[in-house]
Amino acid sequence: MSAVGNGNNIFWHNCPVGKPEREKLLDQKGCVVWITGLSGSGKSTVACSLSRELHARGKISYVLDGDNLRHGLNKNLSFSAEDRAENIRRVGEVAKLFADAGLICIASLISPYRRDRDFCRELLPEANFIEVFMNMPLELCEARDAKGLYKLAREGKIKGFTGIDDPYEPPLNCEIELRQNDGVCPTPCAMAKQIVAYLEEKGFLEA
Ligand SMILES: Nc1ncnc2c1ncn2[C@@H]1O[C@H](COP(=O)(O)OS(=O)(=O)O)[C@@H](OP(=O)(O)O)[C@H]1O
Ligand SMILES: Nc1ncnc2c1ncn2[C@@H]1O[C@H](COP(=O)(O)OP(=O)(O)O)[C@@H](O)[C@H]1O
Repeated sequence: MSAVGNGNNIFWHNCPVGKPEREKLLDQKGCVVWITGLSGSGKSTVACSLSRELHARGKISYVLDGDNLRHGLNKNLSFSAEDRAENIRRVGEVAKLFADAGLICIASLISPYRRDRDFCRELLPEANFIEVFMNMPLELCEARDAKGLYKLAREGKIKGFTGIDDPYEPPLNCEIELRQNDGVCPTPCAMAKQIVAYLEEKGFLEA
């Protein structure tokens, strides 16, 4: 046992079955695929498509979706900058646990602040945090408006809506950028396959 933390008598207990042992059983490497982008950019759709692609290849993943987590773990959080930071911090910590369990954890959250995403990156060993930027124009996201939230935001009925009257800071050095080609958005399946190709190339789909 070793003492950690800030001197509050907290100790770390090591277990003999660790990440490498679990990864060997699963024949994959645990990591976090962090999908960031505007509301309506297609994060949840790509996350689910990626999970399906991996499942078809016999690889275990788990999706942590921002909207879904706000029904439970994060139900006490608002959309203020402070609460968004706490939202991302919690999900980053949970994602780290899933990756430690040997799973490919797919986190899909707006995560609008660079600093918050970088915090999550720092939680993981280098290269195990794969940031995917859904680089879709606001006009496209707003035209989709699957939940009618952009309309409410434009009418001033929702305050602090990302992209309208709240900031979104695009990544500066993401691992994967998904964007339109000649004004056409690739299919969710094509984008998922692009992420799978990256994971394969980096060796995450084998022990
Ligand atoms: N003010 C405001 N700004 C942005 N989004 C809002 C807001 N109010 C509600 N929603 C809905 O909440 C979903 C985003 O939750 P996240 O946890 O991903 O947001 S964040 O990362 O904490 O910024 C987001 O879901 P997605 O559309 O899937 O991104 C919206 O449905
Ligand atoms: N690649 C795509 N091409 C066309 N429509 C898409 C694509 N990805 C998502 N959509 C549609 O856009 C809307 C928003 O997608 P969603 O995955 O919910 O975005 P987010 O999770 O970023 O809010 C949904 O109606 C979805 O069906």
